[in-house]
Amino acid sequence: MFDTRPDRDSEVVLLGRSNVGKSTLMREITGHRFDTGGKPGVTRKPNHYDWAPEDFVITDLPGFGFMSGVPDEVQERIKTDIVRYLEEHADSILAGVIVLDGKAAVDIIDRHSGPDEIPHAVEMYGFLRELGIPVVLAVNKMDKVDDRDDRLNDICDRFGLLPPWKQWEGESVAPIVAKKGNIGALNEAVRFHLHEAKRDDLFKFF
Ligand SMILES: Nc1nc2c(ncn2[C@@H]2O[C@H](COP(=O)(O)OP(=O)(O)OP(=O)(O)O)[C@@H](O)[C@H]2O)c(=O)[nH]1
Repeated sequence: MFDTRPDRDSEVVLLGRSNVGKSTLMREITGHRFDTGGKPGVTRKPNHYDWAPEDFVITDLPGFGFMSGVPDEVQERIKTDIVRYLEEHADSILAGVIVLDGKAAVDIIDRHSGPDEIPHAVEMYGFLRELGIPVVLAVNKMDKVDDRDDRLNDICDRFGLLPPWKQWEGESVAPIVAKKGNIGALNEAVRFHLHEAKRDDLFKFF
């Protein structure tokens, strides 16, 4: 599995639960058409695409969390595969983009937070950070959100990023409307991490 991975070192991985608009975002980034609005959890394997005009490879990882009609053990296997993929390629992954539904994310996270439960998105966030992979929260469907600042502050809070969200703009938090092609904030955040990585490479020589 995953043997189609290109040998490039500016890979950005895209993660998110079903129905957050990952396929819509992929279409915006790559210009390809993807299955959108169909059955949740359509993407089962990592797929690699060019992020034009940037020189990135964007890897679409399978949706985690709720997948309608997919047995638990298959969902667990998919999650294990994602974790393995990230561990194996951590050194060459420039950034992990976790796509969230701006309207639903806080409720979903709160519903799944408890003494024995950690929400998938928060778990993935922590895991990426543990591996040293910078994370961008791409907060999608912002067209459906009225209380923009409050909502983005709450999202920051749930991921352990100190509000106000504005201080994470252009780096860790990118409000977007994938459906309308409004993804400038995400481009900016990913480019920020590219510059950081290049700077780190440079300093290795001193
Ligand atoms: N309002 C709004 N809806 C959006 C936006 N982006 C995507 N959607 C809608 O959200 C639904 C799910 O979008 P998809 O792109 O299929 O979501 P996905 O995350 O790929 O879902 P899976 O295929 O289940 O993994 C579709 O009805 C989209 O039209 C957005 O920015 N705003």
